[in-house]
Amino acid sequence: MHHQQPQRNQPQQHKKQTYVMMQYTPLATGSAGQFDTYGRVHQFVPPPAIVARCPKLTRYKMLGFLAVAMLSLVLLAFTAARTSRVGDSVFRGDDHSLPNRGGAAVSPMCNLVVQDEAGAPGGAEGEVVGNAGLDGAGLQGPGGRDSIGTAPLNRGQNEVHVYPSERYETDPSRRRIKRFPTAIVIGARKAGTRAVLRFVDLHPDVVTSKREPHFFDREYNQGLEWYRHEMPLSLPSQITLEKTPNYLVDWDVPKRVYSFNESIKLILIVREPISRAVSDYVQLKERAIKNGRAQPFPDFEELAIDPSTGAVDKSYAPVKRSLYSRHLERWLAFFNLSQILVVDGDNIRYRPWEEMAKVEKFLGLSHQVKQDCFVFNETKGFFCVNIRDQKKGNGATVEKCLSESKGRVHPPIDPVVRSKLKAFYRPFNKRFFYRIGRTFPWD
Ligand SMILES: Nc1ncnc2c1ncn2[C@@H]1O[C@H](COP(=O)(O)OS(=O)(=O)O)[C@@H](OP(=O)(O)O)[C@H]1O
Repeated sequence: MHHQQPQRNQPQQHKKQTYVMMQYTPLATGSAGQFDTYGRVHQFVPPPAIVARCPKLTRYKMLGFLAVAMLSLVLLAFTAARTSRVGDSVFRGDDHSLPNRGGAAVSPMCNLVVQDEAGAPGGAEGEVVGNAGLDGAGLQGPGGRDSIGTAPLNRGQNEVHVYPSERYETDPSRRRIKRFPTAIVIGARKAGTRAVLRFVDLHPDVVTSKREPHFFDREYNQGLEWYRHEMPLSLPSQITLEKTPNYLVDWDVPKRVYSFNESIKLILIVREPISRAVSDYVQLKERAIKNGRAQPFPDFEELAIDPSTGAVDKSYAPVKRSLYSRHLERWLAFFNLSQILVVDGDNIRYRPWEEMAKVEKFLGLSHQVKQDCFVFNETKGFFCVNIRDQKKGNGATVEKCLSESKGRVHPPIDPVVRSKLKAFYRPFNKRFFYRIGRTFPWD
């Protein structure tokens, strides 16, 4: 949208001027008008003195001129309104079509800034927004990685200070330390877990681990000190979050997390079960082909349906991982539902700001990650974040999208197989809705 510069009344230079000078008067909201550089609406009103001095401009000519001007302004306002409503439509299922073809809405109003690697405003380069975990040489301190072992964490032990050398190298101000997470995104895989972590990471009071630490499922024997090392540095005012989607489905994890911190907050992101399963399949296929393991790779239908019975094969991992009720029940054996926030992964795609408001509230954070921090990227077909880049200054913003591996194209699914899957998931979905006390439009 181009804002037009308002012209101010100028003193008359030449007596024989025949053109009309423009005077702009601020209008009440809703009236047709023209935008100035500050986004205020102004109305065109020809100054009576000038009309009087221009005999050629009859009243009819003036009215005609006014009508054309008003029409152009109405058209301009209409275009502006369309652009700013990006993402207002609700999209469901596997639809990879673009919600907006009228151009991406870039709002200059988002107050969030690119954070540096340790969670402080400053500016990180590259694709990743926010806080990268610190890995690599120079971080291993005396005492080794297993200094805490696998013992459960005691109350108040959540802040383990880094070794002096490490602290010196990574944070000269010595205010930032590596803290255990106070909230974990436990899944589900392919439900939008990276998007949620990336978006919440925009919040100035949040730091997130860049990698999935897989501590409670794969690396448990490494000990808690190893886990803490996986976390980014944070200020006392900041909370730490990590995500490992496999936690949701691993049998040992709920108990281990409970013994780590029984009052931890858990975030569960769910997506319509069939599209989640297909997304899972597409990822496995891509990996297998990349590793030269399977060419050609079987179709989704061949794997999701048992050829001997013609029924859904619930032992197929992508199918099984969408059985949310089953997985959640194992977590509910240890944690209260009030400790678990269920996020709508489909809405994360189409109206991410709505889900982010819920995440912020659940984590006890102020509301910062608002609609104006998102911009729809037409090439990618997803929302990306558009935030201030302090490095560049002058109110410059930078657009950051999730990586290429997010938003893969799904194959079309045989309608017969789809309806079998729908029927298969229905009772599990029902049970899941009952457990969480809300429903999703998955039928
Ligand atoms: N803003 C934005 N950008 C890109 N992708 C987005 C976004 N919001 C949600 N999604 C959806 O996230 C899906 C990937 O989910 P995960 O991040 O949980 O995958 S993973 O388990 O970590 O591999 C990914 O699934 P696929 O589309 O099937 O690839 C996306 O649909």
